[in-house]
Amino acid sequence: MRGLWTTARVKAAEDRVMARVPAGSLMRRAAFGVATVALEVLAGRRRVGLLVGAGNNGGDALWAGYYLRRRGVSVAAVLLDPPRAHAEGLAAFRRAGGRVVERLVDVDLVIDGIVGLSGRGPLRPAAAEHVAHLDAPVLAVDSPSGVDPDTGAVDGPAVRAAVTVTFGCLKPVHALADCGDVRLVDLGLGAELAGPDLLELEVSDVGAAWPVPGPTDDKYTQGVTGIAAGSATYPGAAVLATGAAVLATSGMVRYAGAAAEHVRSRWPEAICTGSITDAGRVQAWVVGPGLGTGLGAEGVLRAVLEAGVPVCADADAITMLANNPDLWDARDPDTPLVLTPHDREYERLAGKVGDDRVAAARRVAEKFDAVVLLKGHATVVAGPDGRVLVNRARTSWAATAGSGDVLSGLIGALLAAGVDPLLAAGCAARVHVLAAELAADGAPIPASSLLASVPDAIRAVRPLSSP
Ligand SMILES: NC(=O)C1=CN([C@@H]2O[C@H](COP(=O)(O)OP(=O)(O)OC[C@H]3O[C@@H](n4cnc5c(N)ncnc54)[C@H](O)[C@@H]3O)[C@@H](O)[C@H]2O)[C@@H](O)CC1
Ligand SMILES: Nc1ncnc2c1ncn2[C@@H]1O[C@H](COP(=O)(O)OP(=O)(O)O)[C@@H](O)[C@H]1O
Ligand SMILES: [K+]
Repeated sequence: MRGLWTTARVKAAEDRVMARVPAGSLMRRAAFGVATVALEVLAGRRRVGLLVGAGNNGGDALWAGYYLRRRGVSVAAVLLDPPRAHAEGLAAFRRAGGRVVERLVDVDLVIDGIVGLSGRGPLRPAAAEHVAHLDAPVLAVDSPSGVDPDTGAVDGPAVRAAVTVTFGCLKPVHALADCGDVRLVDLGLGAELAGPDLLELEVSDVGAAWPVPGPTDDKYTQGVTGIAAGSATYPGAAVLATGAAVLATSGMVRYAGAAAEHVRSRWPEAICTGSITDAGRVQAWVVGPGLGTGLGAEGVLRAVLEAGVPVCADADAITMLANNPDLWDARDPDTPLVLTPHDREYERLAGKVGDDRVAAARRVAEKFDAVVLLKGHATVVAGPDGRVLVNRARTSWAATAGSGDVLSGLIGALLAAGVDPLLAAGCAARVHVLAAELAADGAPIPASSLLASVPDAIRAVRPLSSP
């Protein structure tokens, strides 16, 4: 797992390290790292432009310009706020033969030192004007300017980076927003940084957590997944959610609901019944996709919440819980619940998501004592214990009708197998993103194609040496 630390924590750690190392040494180390990556990106080309803001981020850029000059690179700098430009950095840059210019022209690479960890809000107009005219790739210092370093939110003009060089540790922006290729320069903060604020699962974490059958397993021992989804109007949601559970793990899937005939004809291996009361025992329920919100659906949701097994509540189940708070009373407080809202469903539960998606997911996780998976290009999974996993998609092909039904089926299968609910939601999100990528391969896909790629996505995360 990769840890991510919020800017307040990073600044505090940097201050403690700075108190015991020579003045300016951290900045020089950071800037040397920027120059090293810049040389790699330049691959022999020799013209660099700097966009230099008023703070230490601009100082890093100027010092990087100094190191690049020493390697014979031609470097020009635009100072966005000349009186506040980093004094030592600017002096070193000029000494090494760096030029201060009004505008960047004919450069092979731009170094964005406009604003870093203290940046808030979009680029100011003068910076935005320079950025709008760039035609060279951009290397962002610490984070792309105009993108909020703590939330990844973009609310106006911002830098689009091909590569970001960051220092000390990763910050939330590096997992929540597009920073291009992210490179980390060690500043020796390690001992000063306690546990991270957010975590990002790596492929190996997902592979290690994904349940596979062992020699002593049979179809019951691996956890039976129950799917309470679909309706006469929306049978497809039942077919997709059941299919995802069938493909995610071995063992057994039970379907209960009005789409039993549709599900049976598509997934003959699922045990299908028309009603939840006839469903038999399961180790986790998925409830909600395509279920409707009428009295019958409420009865199903109540039965699932009372069943005493982990539940993944999605789509109409979230809407019912938002509209009828009495339904919460059916829940066994000791049984894990995973809620998987998109932004509009979130709004029904707890008001607008806002710019800080991590804080939003945390609020609802705490309020309902549940794991909350907030969907989107960057999926945020928050646990009631304060742990947060983030998972950013590299493409947006999953933004297609029915893809959420697939996700809930994956989560349900992992819950039934006994995976920790936060990890279950995080691993499912990761495999879902990968399945979308593999299925799309550059062209739009229906959710059924995403579903068909689930086995390939699981193969891709599993350890190579495993059977
Ligand atoms: N603290 C340290 O030990 C180190 C800091 N380093 C660098 O220092 C940076 C942080 O520097 P600072 O705290 O001086 O602040 P920044 O350089 O991030 O920002 C400078 C100022 O820009 C203004 N600003 C805020 N949002 C803006 C926006 N959207 N558009 C334009 N201007 C805006 C604010 O007045 C802010 O104080 C890090 O990102 C990193 O690049 C590195 O040198 C490594 C060591
Ligand atoms: N822009 C995007 N990039 C990547 N994934 C996305 C994007 N928008 C939505 N998704 C993902 O697609 C799925 C959509 O789920 P949902 O909105 O519930 O759809 P449905 O109800 O039609 O099944 C979620 O997993 C979500 O994270
Ligand atoms: K920057």
